[in-house]
Amino acid sequence: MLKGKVAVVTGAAMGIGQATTELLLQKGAKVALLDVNETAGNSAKEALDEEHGAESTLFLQCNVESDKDVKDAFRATVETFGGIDIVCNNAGILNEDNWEKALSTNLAGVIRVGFVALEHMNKLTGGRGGVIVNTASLAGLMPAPVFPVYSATKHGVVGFTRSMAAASVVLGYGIRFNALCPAIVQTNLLTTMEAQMGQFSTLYHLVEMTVRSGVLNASEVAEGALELLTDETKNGEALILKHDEKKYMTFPSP
Ligand SMILES: NC(=O)C1=CN([C@@H]2O[C@H](COP(=O)(O)OP(=O)(O)OC[C@H]3O[C@@H](n4cnc5c(N)ncnc54)[C@H](O)[C@@H]3O)[C@@H](O)[C@H]2O)C=CC1
Ligand SMILES: CCCCCC(=O)/C=C/[C@H]1[C@H](O)CC(=O)[C@@H]1CCCCCCC(=O)O
Repeated sequence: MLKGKVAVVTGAAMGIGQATTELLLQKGAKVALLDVNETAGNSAKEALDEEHGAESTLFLQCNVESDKDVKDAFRATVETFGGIDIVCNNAGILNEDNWEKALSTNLAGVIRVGFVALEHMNKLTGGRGGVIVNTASLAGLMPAPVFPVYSATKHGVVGFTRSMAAASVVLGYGIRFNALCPAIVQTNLLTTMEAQMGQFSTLYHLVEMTVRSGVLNASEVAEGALELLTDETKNGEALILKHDEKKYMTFPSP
């Protein structure tokens, strides 16, 4: 289904990014794994090499907070694989104490990666076009008293995604932009959630209540990403994933 396509996945060393990378490889794409964690990134690549061959992937250490890292990683991907068709703009953290870092990673990072991706993919400037899926969260569509800063960053990701989708149509970039909005997923982010909630950790029992009703696994989220990547009718959409439900957000018009 994705034979001949080249994908970039940020935050690819663990969790949702790792599961998405695996699924893209299964579907025939070549994948550049970008992650700030070099040890985890190298192990993720090694594990994939056995099944998919070393030449199907590239691990590039990249902090999405750094312009230089992101530009270098995209350039290296194009040099290795010849172009870029798919970007999973997925790296993100929870950190209510160091809220400026959360903003810098989750929102500025997604915008930075989106703009560098545009330089390479924009049909108007010689790119092949393609599709970008930004990982937001259900907390980007509803209030989350348990982590207000995280929720603000994810609302920003949804707004940026929808606006870029509209810009792409008006300006003719040939790129679709969609947002993935999962509820709680069983990953490292969940394991470390209470510690990262800072002053809101007194509300952790609300997270526990939500978790008791069921959580997603990373592979289910990867399947959602694949839908947004491959369904060419989807642009400017926010796909909500819960452990027991999948639906597209209907946004009110102003
Ligand atoms: N786990 C959950 O409940 C949910 C997670 N999400 C979002 O999904 C995305 C992935 O999260 P998970 O897989 O759960 O987390 P995770 O913690 O398992 O994996 C995140 C990956 O991103 C990398 N990363 C962190 N900061 C980075 C940076 N500055 N530059 C490059 N890489 C960086 C980490 O090294 C790690 O490999 C995040 O954007 C998160 O906000 C959305 C909804 C639910
Ligand atoms: C299974 C998801 C149900 C979502 C609806 C709901 O009951 C929301 C509850 C919030 C409660 O205040 C405590 C929470 O944790 C809920 C917000 C969950 C937002 C999902 C964010 C997941 C993430 O990005 O890590």
